[in-house]
Amino acid sequence: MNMNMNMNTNFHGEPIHIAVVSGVGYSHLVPILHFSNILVNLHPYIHVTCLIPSLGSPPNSSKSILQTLPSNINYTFLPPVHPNDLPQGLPLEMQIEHTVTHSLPSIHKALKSLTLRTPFVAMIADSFVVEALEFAKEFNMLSYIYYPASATTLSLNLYLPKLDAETSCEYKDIQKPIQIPGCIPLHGRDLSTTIQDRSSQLYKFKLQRVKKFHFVDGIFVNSFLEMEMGPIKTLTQEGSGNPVVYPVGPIIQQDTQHGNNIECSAWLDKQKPRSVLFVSFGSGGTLSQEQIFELALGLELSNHKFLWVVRAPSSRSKSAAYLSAQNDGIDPSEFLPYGFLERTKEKGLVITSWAPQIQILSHSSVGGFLSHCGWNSTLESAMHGVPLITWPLFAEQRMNAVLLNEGLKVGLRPKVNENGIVEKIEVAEVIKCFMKDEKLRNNMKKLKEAATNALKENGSSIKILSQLTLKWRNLAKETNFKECFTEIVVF
Ligand SMILES: O=c1ccn([C@@H]2O[C@H](COP(=O)(O)OP(=O)(O)O[C@H]3O[C@H](CO)[C@@H](O)[C@H](O)[C@H]3O)[C@@H](O)[C@H]2O)c(=O)[nH]1
Repeated sequence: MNMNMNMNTNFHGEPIHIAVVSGVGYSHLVPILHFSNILVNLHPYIHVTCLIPSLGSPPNSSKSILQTLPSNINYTFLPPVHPNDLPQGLPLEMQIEHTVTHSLPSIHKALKSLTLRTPFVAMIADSFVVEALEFAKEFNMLSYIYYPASATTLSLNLYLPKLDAETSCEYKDIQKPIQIPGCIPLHGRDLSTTIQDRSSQLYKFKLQRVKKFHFVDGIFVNSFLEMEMGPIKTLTQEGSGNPVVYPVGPIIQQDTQHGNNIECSAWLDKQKPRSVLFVSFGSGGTLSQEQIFELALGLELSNHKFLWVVRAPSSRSKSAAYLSAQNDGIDPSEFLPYGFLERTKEKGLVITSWAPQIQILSHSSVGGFLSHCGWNSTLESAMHGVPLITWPLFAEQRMNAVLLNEGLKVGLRPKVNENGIVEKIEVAEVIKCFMKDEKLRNNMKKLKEAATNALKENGSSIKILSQLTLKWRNLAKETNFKECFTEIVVF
């Protein structure tokens, strides 16, 4: 393990040392690093040390983010878990669960070594690594979860033990909509895909984990009041019986230089304002071969401009962790309809490399985002005022789609046929309606304003964090004093 620590000791106040444990994969590393960035910017004496577990070697997309960190955020890669070291044939979610379990001893070792040198005030772990927070007590730290998804899914997680106890069938078979406290009523089939098979090992893992949510000192959720009024009000109500919940979002990645920047901006620069539909399914989303054909033909039929980040069909991609590497250098004509690229060359740009998503969403030519509704993409779209065509694939993405379509009314969802396919005619019709829908655009404009305000100096999210860092500062003073005292006694 490379523990190349670079603690800045030129401070004139009490240092506040925070240990952070990221989740596995790009979408669980980048948000917690941005959260760490907000913390160190708030208080000059905060030092973050981030421990990073990974499944296989970390992808280049994450490495480039790490290179841009300020000096008061250190990071350490834990020994990576290789897919060959795990039981074969596991779905990706289970590979991630096993990676967490395999990484716990290295997390413990790293914390032990760090706390021998410096007193740490708090430990913040991604919601997929909550098990690591059990070490917080041993090392005398406060324990917090960083929850990178919506307050609605956090509410579901906190409610899950009760729902589990009260339900005897699969959730998708519950007849009436499920009322999670404070949330829009949801059909069982719209709950996260990871909890759909209640007899699976994955479900058992999840249930055990969410029970642990109730024993931490607090949960940071990457959301803000105007985005999720109902669940946030309910979660933050005193006497709710939940741990303290801090809405600190929207925390999104900054514009990075990583990705296919030059080609995308040159192409977007030539398009009319709000004329382009951006199409992307996140860091790991893939479609079946049949669905890629229908989407391609639908885009063509719609006659609208599009920028499509195409990934190889799902049957060909092994796991999201390898997705960006796998996609490098693939030839999209192998799985796009015959002649599609030639026929649409005046209408669309197809890329297979990692896209500069923030740069794209902030470009004035972009008028909409056809997205799988990963929470980061959802927040990035809100932050840039871009309405969405919601095309959820897996995990909690259907819940996000319901929030966007029915709750916030900033999204439109295409219909799926009885075989689970969105047909080309439907794709084209939805795009045509969507691109001229001013209501969606206006609702998104309001959400953008609220998102921007939450992050201003006096905004709700920053205020919450400022208050908390003051509490940590006082604790750090006490802890550092105790440490000095111990050292005097010992020597
Ligand atoms: O070519 C690409 C593809 C993705 N991204 C970025 O990658 C992130 C993707 O995150 P997200 O939209 O949340 O999608 P996933 O990668 O699929 O995220 C996983 O993690 C999220 C947070 O927990 C969940 O909401 C999702 O359901 C889950 O699939 C975003 O910041 C994008 O800007 C790029 O910059 N370029």
